[in-house]
Amino acid sequence: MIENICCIGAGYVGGPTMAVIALKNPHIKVTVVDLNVQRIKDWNDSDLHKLPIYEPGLSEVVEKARGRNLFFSTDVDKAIDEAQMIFISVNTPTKTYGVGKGMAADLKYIELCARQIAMVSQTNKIIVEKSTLPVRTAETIQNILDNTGNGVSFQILSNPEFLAEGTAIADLESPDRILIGGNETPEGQMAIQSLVDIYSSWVPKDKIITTSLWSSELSKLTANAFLAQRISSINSLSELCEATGANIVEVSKAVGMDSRIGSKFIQASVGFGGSCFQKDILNLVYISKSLGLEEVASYWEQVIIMNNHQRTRFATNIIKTLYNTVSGKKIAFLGWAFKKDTNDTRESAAIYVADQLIEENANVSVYDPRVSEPQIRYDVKYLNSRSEEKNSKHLKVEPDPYKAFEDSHAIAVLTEWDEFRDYDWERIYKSMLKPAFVFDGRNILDSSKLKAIGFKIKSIGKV
Ligand SMILES: NC(=O)c1ccc[n+]([C@@H]2O[C@H](COP(=O)([O-])OP(=O)(O)OC[C@H]3O[C@@H](n4cnc5c(N)ncnc54)[C@H](O)[C@@H]3O)[C@@H](O)[C@H]2O)c1
Ligand SMILES: O=c1ccn([C@@H]2O[C@H](COP(=O)(O)OP(=O)(O)O[C@H]3O[C@H](CO)[C@@H](O)[C@H](O)[C@H]3O)[C@@H](O)[C@H]2O)c(=O)[nH]1
Repeated sequence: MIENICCIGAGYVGGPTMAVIALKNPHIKVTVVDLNVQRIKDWNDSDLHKLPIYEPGLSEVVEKARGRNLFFSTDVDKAIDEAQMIFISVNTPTKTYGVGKGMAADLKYIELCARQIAMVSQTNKIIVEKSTLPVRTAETIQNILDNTGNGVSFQILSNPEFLAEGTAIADLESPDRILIGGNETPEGQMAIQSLVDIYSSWVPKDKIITTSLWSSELSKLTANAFLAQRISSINSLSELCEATGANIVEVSKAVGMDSRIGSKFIQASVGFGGSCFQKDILNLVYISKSLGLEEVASYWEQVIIMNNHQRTRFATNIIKTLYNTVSGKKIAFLGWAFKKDTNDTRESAAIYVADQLIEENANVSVYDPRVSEPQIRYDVKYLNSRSEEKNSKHLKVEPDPYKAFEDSHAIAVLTEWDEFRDYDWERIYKSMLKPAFVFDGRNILDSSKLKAIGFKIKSIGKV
């Protein structure tokens, strides 16, 4: 029976996932470790507002379990040594160098974990892939463990995480399914069973499915590819709606009512963001190309091409509508996070839209309820499109949204935060230059109400 778990990586997945596992299994000691000293300090902060991740419901879970059977630490070796089961939950970003640059997943952090586990371990352990990985990565991990270890035996499991940010705790508490892949050997099956037991503390048995390692690894990439494909599909049609006078909201509703299609994940937008979709699809494309499956690769690549087009199209539409120049014009951004209810900005459409507008000398003024100013500045700097001096001249971050609107030519909604709907739009209209334009990249505002006030509003997929 498992009594001691360690998780390497205290990020958006490791933190919330282990908090819920600890909450539901009070008899198991769960230690989450990370190399990032500040991150661990924030996880241990007695002020729960300072947790490194904003997720609804997360602080309540941490409050209940932390110090009882949930611990955050930078002592990676000790946690590995003591654990019977080790989750690897480190980042697997797109490679930015060398072979596979811009496409393949960078597995250097995974390999470092495997080597550290091999070096430290003195007892048999179960290693759980929690990170999203290319299919057959378990083989690589097994190789490293078997060839550099101390003669102890390791069982590798794949247990991909399906939580979405903003709803992480709800997703973890009632998941659609728990997927566990493992070896078909008796030892592999025993390892699978020990992980099934942990989830069974709160997840109904029929929602826990077990497969081979390779099916499990590939299912995670497939799920993300399908989800992102739905968004690119609807976004491609949003452009057709704008050209024909059809309305994408009506089209989504009409097609979504077909139970074979379903209504979720067909909301047109300025484009999907987040740390997963783009990275995982590029990875799928790369794997397919590497295996010589050109048609498969280009089929999935189109999902990314369409998403890039949707972001560019949104920015271009702002420029065209503002009489073909935004130079020196103030454009207020509502939202910077890649979706509501998270402080995560990775791959957020807002970054790319801002970059395109700054290139045209616009003055972008950003308000987001959860994203900090240093993060917003870092995101634009990271694209490396121009000098820092120019970026800082053209990018402002406002803690008060009404300050961002003052004397602006246009407002662009980039994130669907609920509070935006309830703003005093009469007051906003008065404070803006006229004509006052609104570009609703999330279709969340009441366009007839705004039109009645006097705004010129442009939504996605609607004329
Ligand atoms: N973010 C999500 O919503 C989500 C959901 C499902 C799956 N995933 C996958 O989970 C994995 C982690 O994603 P994330 O968003 O939590 O990433 P993250 O960047 O938030 O967290 C990863 C953490 O791992 C730490 N780390 C890296 N190497 C380490 C090492 N050798 N030792 C100790 N700590 C180390 C980093 O310091 C970082 O804090 C990725 O593979 C991702 O694709 C993410
Ligand atoms: O109809 C929709 C639904 C989503 N989005 C956008 O798509 C992006 C991704 O949203 P979402 O999938 O809700 O958040 P993530 O946290 O990126 O979660 C995805 O990526 C995770 C990491 O792999 C997976 O675990 C989740 O199952 C998967 O939903 C965001 O920019 C959303 O605004 C749309 O534009 N239209």
